[in-house]
Amino acid sequence: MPDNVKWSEEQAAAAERKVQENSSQLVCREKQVDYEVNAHKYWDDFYKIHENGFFKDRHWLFTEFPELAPSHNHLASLPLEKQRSDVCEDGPDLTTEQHKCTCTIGGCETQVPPVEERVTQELGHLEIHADEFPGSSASYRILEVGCGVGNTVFPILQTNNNPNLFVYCCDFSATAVELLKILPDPPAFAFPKNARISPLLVTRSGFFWWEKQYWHLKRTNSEYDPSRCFAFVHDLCDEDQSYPMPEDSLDVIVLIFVLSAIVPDKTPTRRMQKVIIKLSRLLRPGGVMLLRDYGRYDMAQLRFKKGQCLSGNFYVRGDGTRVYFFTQDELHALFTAAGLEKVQNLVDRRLQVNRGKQLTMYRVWIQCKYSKPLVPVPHAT
Ligand SMILES: C[S@@+](CC[C@H](N)C(=O)[O-])C[C@H]1O[C@@H](n2cnc3c(N)ncnc32)[C@H](O)[C@@H]1O
Repeated sequence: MPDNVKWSEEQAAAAERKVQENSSQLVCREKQVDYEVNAHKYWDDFYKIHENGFFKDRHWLFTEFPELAPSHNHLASLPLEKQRSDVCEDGPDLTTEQHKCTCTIGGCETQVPPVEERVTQELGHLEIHADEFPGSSASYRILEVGCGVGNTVFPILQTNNNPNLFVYCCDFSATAVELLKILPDPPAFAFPKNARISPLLVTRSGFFWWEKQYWHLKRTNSEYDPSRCFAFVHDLCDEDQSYPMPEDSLDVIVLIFVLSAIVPDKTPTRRMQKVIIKLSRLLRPGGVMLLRDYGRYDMAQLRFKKGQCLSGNFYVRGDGTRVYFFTQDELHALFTAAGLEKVQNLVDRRLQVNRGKQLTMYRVWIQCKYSKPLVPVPHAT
């Protein structure tokens, strides 16, 4: 798969025509409000269906963002070709078709409080003091926002063996955060042999449902080590919610395919801008924000059908989750308005060939690194 392919003028014009066509009919106002108000519920449903099986672990992170692996020497032993091919395969392909499934989870009764309640209960006990907060004794702190089920966090914890590292991660999907903390794949047919099972439950789906509950209750993810990691439910757009660490305390903030899920900044709410400003306050001077996200005319954008467009370059997938497609300039404006300085802002364009359908399409991702200046510059509030 060739990297960073250049587009001819005709290709760019053809992509523009497709976007004009699929944007010619917008989703009605009522549905737009529903997608906004219930955004976390649509992502909850997504994770109930896919659990940890959708996004691949992003091991390419360390070649693109060495800040995540201060001791990343082992990568030097990998052939360069292998390092690059990992990058090709790992971008999420959130196509409409893949997101069109419906939720089939049954509403069975259980003694365990709902996921959201449990995670909130845990957070409720937290009081944040300037020198006593989760990870306060660490000397290198990374926060991933919109972490999903941990496909970025776990590679960081596995790869970065710095004993002074602490990783925070959050998502507004309580289901995702809960999945991140448990082992999501129970071994097949692992229900204990001596368990008493009511004949009423021995229907095929009943058996599997109970087996799953058993493992969810009994097991925690051994990779989720609370001495190195803290996961919490947090809506980036909720201006009243605070983060469990003080300002100027983080070395790195990671945003992987998450900003694109937020209402674009052209709207009066200026959601994205507020998110970046709030996050930038958490960075210590010299700290960096790392982003990889969808770029304008990515194949996922061109595949949308008429009637799925919410506003310019912002779409809703078949499962109710939303996605925006950025330009480099838009991201630059967001970061610099938050007082950050550009270290990197690049487009990664890759050709994808579907030989069966004789189709060539392009993945377009944008990758950014912006740092907080050592001497603060005034910025928007
Ligand atoms: C495309 S997924 C990427 C997940 C993860 N970063 C990864 O690379 O596997 C987008 C994630 O952003 C989360 N998300 C979307 N809007 C959010 C918000 N306002 N606050 C917190 N998380 C959000 C979703 O729940 C979802 O887990």
